[in-house]
This record gives sequence, structure tokens and C-alpha cells, in this order.
Amino acid sequence: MDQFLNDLPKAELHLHLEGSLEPELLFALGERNAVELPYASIEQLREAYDFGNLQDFLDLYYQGAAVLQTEQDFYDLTWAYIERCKAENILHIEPFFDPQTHTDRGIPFATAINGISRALEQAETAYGISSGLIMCFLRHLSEDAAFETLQQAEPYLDKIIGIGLDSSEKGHPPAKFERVFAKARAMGLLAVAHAGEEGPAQNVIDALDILKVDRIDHGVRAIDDPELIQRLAREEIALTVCPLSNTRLKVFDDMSQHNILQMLEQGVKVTVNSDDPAYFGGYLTENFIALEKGLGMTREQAVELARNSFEYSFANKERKAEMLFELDRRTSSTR
Ligand code: HPA
Ligand SMILES: [Zn+2]
Repeated sequence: MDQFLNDLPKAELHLHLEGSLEPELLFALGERNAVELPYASIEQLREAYDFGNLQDFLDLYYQGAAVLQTEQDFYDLTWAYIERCKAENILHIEPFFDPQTHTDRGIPFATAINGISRALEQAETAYGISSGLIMCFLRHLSEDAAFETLQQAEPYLDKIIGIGLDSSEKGHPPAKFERVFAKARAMGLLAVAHAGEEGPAQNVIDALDILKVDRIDHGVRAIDDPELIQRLAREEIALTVCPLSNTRLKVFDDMSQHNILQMLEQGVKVTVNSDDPAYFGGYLTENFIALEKGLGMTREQAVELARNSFEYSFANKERKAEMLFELDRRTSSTR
């Protein structure tokens, strides 16, 4: 089964590039850029990855991002992730980056996006991995700061497919960003938002009705509202669910408690994703394996989850058809 899950053609729709920064690369970049780290060793840093909630993680995640300074650093970060995608037969990616985490430290928007984009272009030419980059606003910062970030993105709209909303959900509901999402959508950008991760099902409803997002990131708390679950299924609003993230951040106590397969059986278009794999103990295949071990996910369910990842991606029609054809070709003998 592990080999089957690794070789299964997949798309990843919820991955923070800053969260793919492995301790080894973090230390190497710290040295390259003479950034002092509060950890004596890679092992000591890994030991700190013991989180009680989302905020515990975010504090370390923003601290780690401080080693990213040059365009080459952002390229190296992104390329390391793409190598993992290649090894796990991931055909398409829609990664996130958090521009404000960098611009607030004096790193120009251009430095981050140019390094990331160069790696994404190379992924296409070298490995045939297609992509669409999503820039996230940090919801603990102000609406004004989000508007400023959107303005900085304007010269780079050809490199960005959409906007997202991440960071601390509690105390920062979707409505805070109604106007900036409206402006971004008017500029032709697609929209997603983290909602219903630590926050209530109402945040999922508000992300849909107020921010008018095309997809929900996490969304697992939707389960508390049966009417919302029915709506998600009926309107085919996909959720990008991140199983290992949810157990590491104590959204669920144990994988056996996770509701992703329950939602799948209720007709919700759920997908599997790794969120911040360097911090949560596994890339995409590991998340599928965790569902098999913790929830008894079947091969048929794994194929359906992979199918959803293509179907509800932002890839164009032709690319979607190509990827779905490849999925059918690789899995027809297993059915
Ligand atoms: O899972 C997450 N939730 C909110 N913000 C984040 N930033 C990186 N990962 C996450
Ligand atoms: Zn996330």
C-alpha cells in the first residue's frame, strides 16, 4: 500500500512553502546568511517541534523563515519541495507563500516571488510539474497591510493565480478582509482562505459568503454544522484537508478521530495535503499513509481523494483532463 500511495498520481493544493523549510536547509541558510539561530543543533530544533496548538507552531514557523534572505534562498526552498513532489508522483501543485513574513523583515516582495517563480518554471520544464502560486495575507495583521501587499503584487500578477488567508484564525474572522478580497477578485485573482481549522464552522460560511472563496483550506470544523456539510457537498466546494497538521496541532487528538473519510462519504469534495511538512512530520504520501494506518482508508478512497485533487485544482481544463487520464491509467488495474 505505501508504494501504491507514493506512486498514485496526485496534486497538492495546500502547502506553505515556508513550512517546507527542513531543519537541515534552515541551518544551512542560517550559516550562509549569518543569521543567528536560538538552537545549538538540528536535533535541538527538531525537538522544539512539539506544539500544543496553532499559535505554538506559528511562533516557530515565523522565526524559521528569518533565514530566507536572497532570491537564491527562495529558489532553493522551493526547489527542495519540488524534488519531493517528483519523488512522490505529484503532477500539479498550488503552493502558498506569505509575502508579509518577508517584507516585514525588509526583504522585498520581488526577492521572494522571483526566487519561487524561477523554481516553479523549472519544475514545469524539467519534470512537467504544473503549478499555480497563491499568496496569503496574514490574518493577524491589519486590512491596510493586506491592501499594501496586494499593491506590491500588482507587477507580478502573471506569476500569481490567487490569494489566500492564513495565520491565527482565532480573533481574526474572515469579515476583516472582505474589501481586500473583493479587490483581489476584481483583479482576476482566485481566492481561498483557511477557515474552520481552529475556528468555528461559521468561519467557513463567512469565507464563502463574505470573501467568496473558490475553495476552503482545512474546513474540518464544518462537521459541527450538518447543513453546511450538505451545502459543501451540493455546491462542490472543495476542502484542502491536512491530516498530519491537524493531529500535530491538536485539532484532533489522534488520527483515528479525524473526520476526512466521514466527510468524503458524505459527498464533500475533500483532498489530502501536507500544509507544513517540515514541521508536521511528513510530505503528501506520508499524509495518505497516515490515513490508511489511522483510519483504514481503502485504495478506492485514496483514488477518490487523488481524483478530487485534480478535479478541484485551479489547473485549466486541458491540464485537468491530462492528469485525470494519467490517474485512470495508473489505477485501472487496481479496480
Ligand atoms: O495550518 C495553518 N494555519 C494557519 N496558518 C498557517 N500558516 C502555515 N500553516 C498554517
Ligand atoms: Zn495551511
